[in-house]
Amino acid sequence: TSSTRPQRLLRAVQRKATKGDPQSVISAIDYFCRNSEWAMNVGDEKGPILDSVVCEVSPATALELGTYCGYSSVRIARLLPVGTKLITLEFHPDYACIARQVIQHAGLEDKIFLVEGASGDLIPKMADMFGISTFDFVFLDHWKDRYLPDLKLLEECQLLRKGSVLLADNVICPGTPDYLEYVRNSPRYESRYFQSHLEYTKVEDGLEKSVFLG
Ligand SMILES: O=C(NC/C=C/[C@H]1O[C@@H](Sc2ccncc2)[C@H](O)[C@@H]1O)c1cc([N+](=O)[O-])cc(O)c1O
Ligand SMILES: [Mg+2]
Repeated sequence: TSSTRPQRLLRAVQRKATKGDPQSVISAIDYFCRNSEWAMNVGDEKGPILDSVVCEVSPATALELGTYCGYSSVRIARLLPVGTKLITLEFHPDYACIARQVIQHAGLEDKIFLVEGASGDLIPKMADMFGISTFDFVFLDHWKDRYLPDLKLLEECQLLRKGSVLLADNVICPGTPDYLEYVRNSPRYESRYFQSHLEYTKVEDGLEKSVFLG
């Protein structure tokens, strides 16, 4: 029976990456995507930009929208200090299953809480589910037409505080025009574009970093 691309990506991690070594998991996925099959991971060019923002914010509580195979969950969680956590939301059960195994191979299962469901349903439950009040950092990488509605939901649920940092993938390709217009024109955000390329390609893409001003 045929396998799926996420299953083949997981197999590459299990074969090539060292258990408990997040960097080797990241490298194994990037190698697979460059040499075998493209996959929609933030990748090895935008990834270091994500890393630098995570290090700068050093979040006590972080949220990721769109886990997919867990590549960016591993990138983020490997940089989080002890006692902090990444909550990542994934809609597709098959992707969630793969991501859990990738996260486990990296040895980061104690720092990452993967919740299955739609961000629109789960965001209002975050405070109660995890006993948090606000997120210091949010990485948006799920359905592109959900970036703006979910940002507004985070505002309505008072899950952002003065200084919360949002980092959005794919603001050029595939593109999130309504989100970009909102964060760049709203007086409540200080926004900056990090130009890069679509993962594993020469196509332009980039990350938008937006600081909530309260
Ligand atoms: O479409 C893209 N990403 C959508 C990602 C979606 C991921 O998030 C959930 S949706 C969800 C999760 C949680 N809550 C609600 C929905 C999906 O099951 C998938 O795991 C994309 C596409 C390209 N590309 O080049 O075409 C490049 C990229 O970097 C991309 O991120
Ligand atoms: Mg993406």
